[in-house]
Amino acid sequence: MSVRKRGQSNGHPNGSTKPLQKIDDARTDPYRWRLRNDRGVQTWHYLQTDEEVKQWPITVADKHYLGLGTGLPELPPAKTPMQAAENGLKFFSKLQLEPGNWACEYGGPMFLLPGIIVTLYVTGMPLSQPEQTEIIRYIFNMQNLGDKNGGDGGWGLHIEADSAVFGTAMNYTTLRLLGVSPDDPRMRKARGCLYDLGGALNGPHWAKFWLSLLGVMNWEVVNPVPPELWLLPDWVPISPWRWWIHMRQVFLPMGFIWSKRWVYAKADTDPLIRQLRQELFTQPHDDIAWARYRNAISPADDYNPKSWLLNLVNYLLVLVWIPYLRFDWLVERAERWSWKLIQMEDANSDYADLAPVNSPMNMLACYIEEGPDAYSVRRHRERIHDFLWLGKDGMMCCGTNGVQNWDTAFTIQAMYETGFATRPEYHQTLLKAVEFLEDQQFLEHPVGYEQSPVFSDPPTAKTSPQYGYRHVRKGAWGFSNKAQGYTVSDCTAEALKATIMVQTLANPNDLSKTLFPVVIPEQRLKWAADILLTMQNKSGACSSYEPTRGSERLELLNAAEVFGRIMVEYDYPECTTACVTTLHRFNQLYPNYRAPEIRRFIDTAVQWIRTNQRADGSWYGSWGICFTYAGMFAIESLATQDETHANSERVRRACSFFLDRQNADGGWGESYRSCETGKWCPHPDGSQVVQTAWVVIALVRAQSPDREHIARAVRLLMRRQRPNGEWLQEGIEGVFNKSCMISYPNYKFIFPIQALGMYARQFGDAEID
Ligand SMILES: CC(C)=CCC[C@@H](C)[C@H]1CC[C@@]2(C)C3=C(CC[C@]12C)[C@@]1(C)CC[C@H](O)C(C)(C)[C@@H]1CC3
Repeated sequence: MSVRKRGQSNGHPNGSTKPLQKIDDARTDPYRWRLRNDRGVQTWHYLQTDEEVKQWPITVADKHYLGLGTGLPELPPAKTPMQAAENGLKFFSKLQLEPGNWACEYGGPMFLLPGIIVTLYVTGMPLSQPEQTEIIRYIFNMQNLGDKNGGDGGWGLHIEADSAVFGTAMNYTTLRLLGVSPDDPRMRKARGCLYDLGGALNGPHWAKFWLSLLGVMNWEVVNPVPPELWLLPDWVPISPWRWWIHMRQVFLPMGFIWSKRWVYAKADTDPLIRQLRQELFTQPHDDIAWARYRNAISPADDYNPKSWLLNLVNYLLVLVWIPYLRFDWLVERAERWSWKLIQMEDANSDYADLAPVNSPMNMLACYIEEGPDAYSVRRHRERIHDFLWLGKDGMMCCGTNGVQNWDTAFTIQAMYETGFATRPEYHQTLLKAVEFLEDQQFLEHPVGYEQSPVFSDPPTAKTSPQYGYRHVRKGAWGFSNKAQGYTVSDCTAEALKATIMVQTLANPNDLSKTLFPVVIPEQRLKWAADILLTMQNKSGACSSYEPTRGSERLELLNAAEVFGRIMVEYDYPECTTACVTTLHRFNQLYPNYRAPEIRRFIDTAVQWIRTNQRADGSWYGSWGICFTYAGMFAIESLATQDETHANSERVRRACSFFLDRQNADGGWGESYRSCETGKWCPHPDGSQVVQTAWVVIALVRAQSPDREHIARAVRLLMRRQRPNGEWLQEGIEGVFNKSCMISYPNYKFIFPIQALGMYARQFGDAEID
């Protein structure tokens, strides 16, 4: 391997606009890294020999991700919005990958790599040296140093967050497990930050879980994660099958491991673990009365304090249940059933699993149950690579195993909305993109659904333990790829919408014919619509992976401390809009297919969108930051009912909400603090390209007459465009669970292109100075 010393990459961490101080750090040779994309399964490879480098040339996309400069040419300067949109598309289309999709560094959360590295450490299955080198580089690059977030040397929950114990203790531990010396000045600084926050004992539940199984903490410090809950009958209102899928799928392996109080076998003899026992705490390790710190948490981590009820439950579990009532036969049954459910999750996703939190936990559960040589463990170990991404700041863990379907569906829609879809020079790009979606659609339900008592065709939202309480999926799309295998309401909707858009485009030379061949046949489009029809809540709205299965009161049992609104599925304007607008379009194409149900779906969903609007005209967004994101969607829903600025007071209020917050430079900028606080918070760095584009799209869809305001925003988008057509990374764009931000780097291409094109089509493509 060629590891060379070099100045640190000179960019900013993805999502942050603050430059970092220069640090001399070991790194690998960026020109030797390649992204492999095997039908949407994306992995990075470090080429060892010059021969390999010759055989596998670096691509424009690789160079773009690695921050090496794409070398793409300067384009004729754009004078009109449509020319700017086209320049943007010219650049972005060069980043399309061989299977037809787009990819990106899907970063932000700072608690994902630690879970992976701890798991690989305790199972003795380390990553390769180049990967380790790049992970070290990434974590240091994300450290709050210099003028980044106070520069205290710690890490936050996500890359733009202030330091807290979760991020600091876990990333410090990760660096140590990867061989970084505790005497490195950045490590000293990190320890100082950790001690100021009270040390690792002040970490949230998940930190205590990981550090206990590593043998640095003691299991007594971990609040109970009883797998017995899985034995509750399904009708019980708190049964885990009713929880939001991410929570129950993390709770599952966590409960299995907690139940066994499993600890890394060599913890007591491994010098590194013994050192960590000294480094992570403010008091001597041997003196710590672990049980006293179960509820200790630093204010910096305590975004969502535990409820009185949960505290009471924990108290009873620890003092009564565990010592007196946790009979062996019950434990045995709970662990057996959990293990079965873990196996179902692994089988349904070919060991990719739902996300990189439960994936390493499931790997560890397999290791505990089946030993290091089992196929399950080896397959998990391979799958870990699907989450790792090499960017200009080093190697990180993505929030999912990619953004394949999601970004591809939006790119297709942007090409359609701007009119580029009918231009011959983009025919190939578009066709490949739809072919990718075709390849990624799920064509089978979860294993076991068809043999279960709840089977029906068309399917319903009913579920059953027989197949792990999953939602149906035949005809659906997931967020990332087919391997991962989970239906998401809006991912299905946006992919279906994109497909219908392309397949219904008329041939400009012969309007009786379509421009594109049928890539996804009618039957499969109908399956997708069937899935959407299973996704509606009683309220009329849609959630993310499944309709809501439990009461919001379950939030009283939210034990994670660092996240809000995680226990059940909620109603989201974004997901609702995706389903409404897609079913609307589907109904135009197939007016006889399940028409009364679709009509009812749309009516109740749009009615929910109306009632979900706040008095100030805004909608709260849960997956993008924040009011600018949700407003764009909600207005799109209303537009399907021809509700516009001219005829709807509601739409006028939504437009005023935006216009009142336009910056002097013509753009909009909203901070992630909006998501945390539920109140509009301006972005500290001013206007943001992505949010400006979202608002332009919203105002155009609303048919706002305030042309001059919109033109000013369009000018800003044009000014920020580089001569090669690209836009540069600005602040972070996405969010989940109210408190954790996540990057969507392709949004800076997709939405400005769409906004510029939509503006030009609505108001004319006059020159803009
Ligand atoms: C707390 C835990 C388990 C953390 C792991 C991270 C996941 C929970 C996050 C990472 C990416 C994430 C934000 C995502 C979503 C849910 C939660 C995810 C999977 C969904 C699918 C929900 C619906 C949204 O409209 C949208 C499609 C944008 C996102 C995509 C990413």
